[in-house]
Amino acid sequence: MNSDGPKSGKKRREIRAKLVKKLTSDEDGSGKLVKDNNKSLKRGREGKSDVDEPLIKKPASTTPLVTQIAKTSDSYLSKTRFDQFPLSPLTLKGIEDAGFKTMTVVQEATLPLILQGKDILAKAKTGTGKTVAFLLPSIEAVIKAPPASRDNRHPPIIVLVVCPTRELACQAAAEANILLKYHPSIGVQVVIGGTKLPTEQRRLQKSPCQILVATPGRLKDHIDNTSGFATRLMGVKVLVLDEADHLLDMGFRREIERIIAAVPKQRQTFLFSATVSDEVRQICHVALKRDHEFVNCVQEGAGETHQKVSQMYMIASLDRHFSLLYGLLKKHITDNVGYKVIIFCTTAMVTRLVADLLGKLSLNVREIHSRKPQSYRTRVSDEFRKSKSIILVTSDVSARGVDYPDVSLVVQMGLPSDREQYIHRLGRTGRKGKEGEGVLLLAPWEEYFLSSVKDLPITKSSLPPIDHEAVKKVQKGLIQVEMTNKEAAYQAWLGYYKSQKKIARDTTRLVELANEFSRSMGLSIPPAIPVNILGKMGLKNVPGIRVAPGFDKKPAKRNYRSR
Ligand SMILES: Nc1ncnc2c1ncn2[C@@H]1O[C@H](COP(=O)(O)OP(=O)(O)OP(=O)(O)O)[C@@H](O)[C@H]1O
Repeated sequence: MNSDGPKSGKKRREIRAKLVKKLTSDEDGSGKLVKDNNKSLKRGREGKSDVDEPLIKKPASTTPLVTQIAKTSDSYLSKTRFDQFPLSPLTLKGIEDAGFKTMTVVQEATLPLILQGKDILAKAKTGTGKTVAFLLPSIEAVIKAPPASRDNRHPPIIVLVVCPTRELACQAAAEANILLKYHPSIGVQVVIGGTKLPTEQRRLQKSPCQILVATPGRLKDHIDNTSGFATRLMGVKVLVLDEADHLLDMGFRREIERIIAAVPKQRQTFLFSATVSDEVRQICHVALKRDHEFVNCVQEGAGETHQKVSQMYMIASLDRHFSLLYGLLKKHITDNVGYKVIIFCTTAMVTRLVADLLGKLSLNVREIHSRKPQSYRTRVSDEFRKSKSIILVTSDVSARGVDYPDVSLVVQMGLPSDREQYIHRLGRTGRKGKEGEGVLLLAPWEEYFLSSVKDLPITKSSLPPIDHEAVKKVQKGLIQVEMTNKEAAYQAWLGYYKSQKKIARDTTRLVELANEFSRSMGLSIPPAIPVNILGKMGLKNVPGIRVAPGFDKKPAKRNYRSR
């Protein structure tokens, strides 16, 4: 066992990055990370599931929801030490090695309640240590669970953590492995899809684990198709729904219902989120005990974002967006030696276009979106985490939970899907009490979005005078961008804004705006769109649209709204 003393934040991040990489890149995902627990496994108790209960109920007005407002100082760290709580000495050793000195505010607020056996709904700002907050008591629950016998064919899973994305699941599992450094008999595994189901099934069989971190879709697949898996879930004592609101707005409600039905009623449940929507409150009524506590570490309004992150918005016609972005980046790079920028775009294909353009402008740029294979996403994510002087162009797959240190600027191009998404994207900077900057770049007809964030400290920035040199460079760069990227971006752009009710109401206007976007890419004649896609979008015969005849098969692969 290695005991090389307390780790610096950098060292810890490096270890975690390695673990994340390993968790996603291993063919069978097992590697050496998943500890072989066969020696200490025993049959879990057969709990009763709440399968026959109606799962989603309207919030019952009689159900108490105890609200606890935790300290809301701007510092994310509290003065409380971990050893002030009854945590096992080996866990405390792991925490020390991880380099954590005092608890974060959300950890301090939730741990005592969880150790008392309470269910909790916790709301805390982005980047304030929610993962450790639910992992620590989860580890303690495993330690307290009776050891499983060696000959148990279906060793129980004690802790089930559900995360909305593969990246977050791997990140949580990697963080768990850091905290488990001195608990060699406790195993962690991830089931996240991206690999074939049988590969994961073999891994689950070969290296049993007490802590399972999963994305909802793949977890449901295992419940339905993996022999003995449902029995193993009957051992669950702790269920964690991480980024609960995102789980729901990604459309995982049915999967969540199924998961809740598959674990015993007698359990502790934690819901963690940076934002708490009405839907989350509804899930609380199903997932949490009636006497659960709501731990709110966030003041409404301005308190939802970090004071140290300056927020600005710019309103400019679409034809100026690319050159404004370029100017913004050039200035930021000059002013910040070790700059690290994230640019959020509306869809995967617009992301690819912007990344392509910035590459042509000789900026050090990487891209992440749903159209890239998982192994590529993991590699780029790892590189961005470790690097300085780098720009990541991404879709919303990187909006939530992903922990990149030292991001100096977040740019959001075009309409964020809603207020919550704006807050989560902005939350990629200003993590762990650091400073940061956020810029939202909108067209005049997108200005209505600002009413949903008017309580946040976001101020209008005047537009810089037109930099003709920059404009010329951008135009040249756009000429070099591949035509297929422009075509796909145009189609994706239309798909995205078609889903925005306010804009899509008038389809003729929508197409006019799309054609404006086309011109901003240097295409005076907009790309033609396959007739079947137009049919799906409800845009057939809209003036201004160009139809690609006899193109029915090929574009079926193109999901015009994918992130
Ligand atoms: N007590 C602590 N002291 C110092 N650093 C900590 C502590 N607890 C967690 N961290 C570190 O803080 C960083 C942010 O934590 P984490 O990613 O869990 O934030 P989060 O609140 O889940 O953010 P998001 O809402 O964006 O998902 C991580 O690098 C984590 O290792």
